[in-house]
Amino acid sequence: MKALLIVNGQAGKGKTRTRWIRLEGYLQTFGIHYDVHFTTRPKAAIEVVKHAAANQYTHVIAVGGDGTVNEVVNGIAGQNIVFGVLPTGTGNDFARMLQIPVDPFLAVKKIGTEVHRPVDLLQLNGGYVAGAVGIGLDGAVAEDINRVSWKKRMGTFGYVLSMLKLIFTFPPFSVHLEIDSQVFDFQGCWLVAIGNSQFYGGGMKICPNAKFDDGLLDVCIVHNLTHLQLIKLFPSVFTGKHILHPNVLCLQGRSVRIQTDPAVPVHGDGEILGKTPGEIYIRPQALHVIY
Ligand SMILES: Nc1ncnc2c1ncn2[C@@H]1O[C@H](COP(=O)(O)OP(=O)(O)OP(=O)(O)O)[C@@H](O)[C@H]1O
Repeated sequence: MKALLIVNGQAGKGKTRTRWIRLEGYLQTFGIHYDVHFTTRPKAAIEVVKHAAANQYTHVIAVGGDGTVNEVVNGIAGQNIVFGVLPTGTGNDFARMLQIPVDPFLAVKKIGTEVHRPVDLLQLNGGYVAGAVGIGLDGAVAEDINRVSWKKRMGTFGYVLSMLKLIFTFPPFSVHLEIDSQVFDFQGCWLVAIGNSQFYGGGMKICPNAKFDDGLLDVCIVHNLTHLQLIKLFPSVFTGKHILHPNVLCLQGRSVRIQTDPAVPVHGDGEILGKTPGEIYIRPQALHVIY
């Protein structure tokens, strides 16, 4: 094993750099050969890991949250590299998906085992998403928490506050969806979430039936609810029971084409990825992850 560790000091409300000192102490006890790279700016990690295999690395480990995971996964795509994560972010939904402890000091023990397994990825407009894509209200929340730094100040609670605020200002939209060969049209849509993972937003079970290795993407559509109904429904997303509501539709497929009117924000793994329209595909077993 020769590992390249990508450390995002900004992840987890800026606490990763100080935690890294202790984490490195644990890593050294495994006798692993590794190099460390500290990210210098958003998106820089993609370039750093692009030639990891050519530089004789067998493993790339992301030390950060879901944004760091997203960057590294996009950089190593197509290379013969095993991926690992030490979750030091705020939401850490990728680690939750794989049942890796969200405490990095527990997760670090997995790295030494080198046991890995294939995991599906989502492909959105050419780039990869490891966990989930959120369209509409969710995309607006991702924009909002990054803009006002709520996540930095309040962690996962920032998602909740932002969602509650935006429920009153975000206008519902109309959506045209093609899931494999089936066509769906909705008016008054609040959000469409597409999950490889059950989780997004720091533990919300938006697609509770999603499995990361079943070769399928899960689609959750929330539509035709009043503001009050949406606020009442919101707490049940933490248990996945929201899917029992008659205005929440859950579907599965291998590809999704989505058009909306008007264009609405899209996030992947919590990172802002522009606006609709979009095409999302499942890429079965596209990544090998230390488990
Ligand atoms: N050196 C850097 N300076 C500033 N931002 C950076 C740097 N390196 C990476 N980033 C950006 O930091 C952002 C936050 O990182 P990340 O998403 O990993 O942590 P988080 O937001 O705390 O966790 P989560 O996404 O799991 O809630 C990402 O958008 C990433 O692109």
